[in-house]
Amino acid sequence: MRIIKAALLGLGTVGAGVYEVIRHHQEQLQELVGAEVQVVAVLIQDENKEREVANDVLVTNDIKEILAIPGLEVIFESIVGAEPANRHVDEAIERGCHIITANKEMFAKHGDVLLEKARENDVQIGFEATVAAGVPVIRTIQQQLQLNKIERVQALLNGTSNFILTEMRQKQLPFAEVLKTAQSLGFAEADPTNDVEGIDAFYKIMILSQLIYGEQPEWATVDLKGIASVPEDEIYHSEGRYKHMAELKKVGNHVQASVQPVVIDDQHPLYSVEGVDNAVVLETSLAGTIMIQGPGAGSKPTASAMLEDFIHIFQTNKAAVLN
Ligand SMILES: NC(=O)C1=CN([C@@H]2O[C@H](COP(=O)(O)OP(=O)(O)OC[C@H]3O[C@@H](n4cnc5c(N)ncnc54)[C@H](OP(=O)(O)O)[C@@H]3O)[C@@H](O)[C@H]2O)C=CC1
Ligand SMILES: N[C@@H](CC=O)C(=O)O
Repeated sequence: MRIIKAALLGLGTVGAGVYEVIRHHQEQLQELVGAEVQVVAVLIQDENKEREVANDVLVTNDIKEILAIPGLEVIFESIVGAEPANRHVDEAIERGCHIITANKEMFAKHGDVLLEKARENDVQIGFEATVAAGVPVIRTIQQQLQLNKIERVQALLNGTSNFILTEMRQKQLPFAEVLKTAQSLGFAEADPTNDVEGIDAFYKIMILSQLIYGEQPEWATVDLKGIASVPEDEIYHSEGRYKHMAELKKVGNHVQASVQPVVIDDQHPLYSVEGVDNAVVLETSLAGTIMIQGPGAGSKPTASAMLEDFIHIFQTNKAAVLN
């Protein structure tokens, strides 16, 4: 049977999830893409950490060793921050690898250039996991709303923020305690600043803006606030519910976005979206208002989005070969 050689960049919450899902779904993957999926290498930072990977997997902090592997076909990228992820992905594309990424900071900053480069090199980039983790927002927009105009987006895009707001309100717990729980569950980033300051949701709405309108607003024009700015008392006692809302719309020729905590009442579609769930409300020209909801953070949901991207890429390629 044909073998697809894959490398993982990052073996943290997300990377380890991808590794496990590949290991435990080998038979189904073989049926779906007509090949055995072999993880041959993993890029990490700290060589002294214990890793639960098979002995024949190359574990290294040197990207050159990975990109030199003959026949490497796909990279699952889940490291942190724009660099060096962008450089690694750029080089992997030049070497003819397909890319599947969960790294929203990298993709919000460099996604348009990387997509262009991927087209030139005849490879694909899957980025479903960059927005709302397990919720299939990207492919819904790409494939199911091509004729529709998307007039407005309202979304909860940070699982950590929604989890914290929900737990604080329901259990009257302090912010710091719930944040710790969100970290221990793998929802919050190792450095949770981007989660609680709204920057993580900002990157995600920028990715949606690029996808929907082909452009992003000037970053400096976006109203950006995180949940850390909301006094605890207001979260406990407000009438209505605090939600961390990202909004996007086109006004004339300009794309406008905002990312901020708001109080909504029970008439709002996002009112009942609780815990780590994310949701995206799309106001469309033909289909009306559509809402997609599901787990917005965590190891399995994110790995799920990445593996679905993988299947999509390799099924397309399989069809091309067969035809
Ligand atoms: N956690 C989640 O629910 C989700 C996360 N994401 C995104 O996925 C990415 C990974 O998140 P997560 O798994 O939670 O993060 P973790 O901090 O758990 O893991 C990060 C991994 O990347 C490695 N790494 C970090 N920097 C470098 C570097 N410069 N070179 C090589 N390896 C590096 C780390 O190495 P080492 O093990 O040696 O420390 C670690 O294995 C992030 O971009 C995040 O925003 C997206 C969707 C959901
Ligand atoms: N830290 C992020 C993880 C997923 O993107 C979040 O909480 O949403």
